[in-house]
Amino acid sequence: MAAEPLSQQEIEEALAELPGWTFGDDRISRAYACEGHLAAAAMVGQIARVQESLGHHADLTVSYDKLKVSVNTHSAGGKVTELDTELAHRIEKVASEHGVS
Ligand SMILES: C[C@H](O)[C@H](O)[C@H]1CNC2=NC(N)=NC(=O)C2=N1
Repeated sequence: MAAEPLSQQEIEEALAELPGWTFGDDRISRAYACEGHLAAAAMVGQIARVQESLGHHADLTVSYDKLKVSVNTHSAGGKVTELDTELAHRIEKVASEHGVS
């Protein structure tokens, strides 16, 4: 079944469970401060594995020791869906495994 866009209220409820994540421009996003560039790159590798297993992919931007993650669902017209909030939870797990908050 195709993912449906979440309502504004559903997005707010989902973000209440995702501290640090924000909604804007039809995407949910978060920035992580890593220990250094290699730590940020290592986190990208782990997130990439999670994304491949889910078949859903965030935009990942590394700027030295910062990693920005931003996602929406292309197949839902570029809106936020449950696929995005599920991926955000999985990325949070990776971050906590890497000691990044
Ligand atoms: C076939 C494949 O699963 C789809 O193209 C996936 C790939 N990754 C994706 N990632 C995101 N963010 N949105 C999508 O709609 C999407 N579609």
